[in-house]
Amino acid sequence: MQPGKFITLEGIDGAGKSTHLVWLENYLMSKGITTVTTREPGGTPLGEQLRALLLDQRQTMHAETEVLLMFAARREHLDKVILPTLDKGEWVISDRFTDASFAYQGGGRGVALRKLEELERWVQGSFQPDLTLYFDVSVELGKQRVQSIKAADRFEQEQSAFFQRVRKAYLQRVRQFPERIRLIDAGRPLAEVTASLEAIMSEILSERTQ
Ligand SMILES: Nc1ncnc2c1ncn2[C@@H]1O[C@H](COP(=O)(O)OP(=O)(O)OP(=O)(O)O)[C@@H](O)[C@H]1O
Ligand SMILES: Cc1cn([C@H]2C[C@H](O)[C@@H](COP(=O)(O)O)O2)c(=O)[nH]c1=O
Repeated sequence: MQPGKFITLEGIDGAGKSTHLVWLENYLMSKGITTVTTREPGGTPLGEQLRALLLDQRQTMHAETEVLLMFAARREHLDKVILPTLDKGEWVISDRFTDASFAYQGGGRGVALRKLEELERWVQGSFQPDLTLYFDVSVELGKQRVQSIKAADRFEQEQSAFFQRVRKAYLQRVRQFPERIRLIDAGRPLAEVTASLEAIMSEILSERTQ
């Protein structure tokens, strides 16, 4: 049995992750690969309850409470969904994972890097995604896209300066982990972004068959 792969999609709100998650699921299915799609925070019954608290506009919380809830949801997600699925040889595609905690809580809220690294080690050990697709858009474009589809949640209502810091932290992660994280310029028309994603996936699949 070939081992399953863990692919994560990252980017600021409105970058196009959810749109491409659906595309990716269909693409992998067309190649005969069984996938489970999921998201963070969330992906389990408890994780979805934590998500509702974390995204609720009326909820106030300390930045470190926010981090702890993100990692609590992640612990559950790993235990109930991610690791069992990979063990069966299936692939997992997740709309966000730990890079989001480094970008939003680290970059956006200013939580200390060493605290995030400690939680990462505690919750994941050395486990990391096999591939992370980072969809890069300007803060202005991300905001425009989100505003056109739904009311803002607790994160989406943040000011542009917050998202500038989040984007900067994501770009820092791209530089820090070039083997794992692939940057896609998601400010282009949809068909062009999808074509870039298809090129990356075709490369990954050809490595797998070699
Ligand atoms: N390249 C693109 N060009 C134009 N519109 C796009 C593009 N990518 C996504 N969109 C549109 O932008 C909106 C937001 O996209 P999507 O929901 O996929 O973003 P997201 O990254 O998942 O956002 P969030 O993190 O807030 O859930 C959708 O209406 C989607 O159709
Ligand atoms: C995993 C994770 C997520 N977030 C934030 C990022 C987004 O604003 C929301 C999730 O909403 P989406 O529409 O599903 O993208 O949660 C975060 O701040 N930290 C995290 O670790």
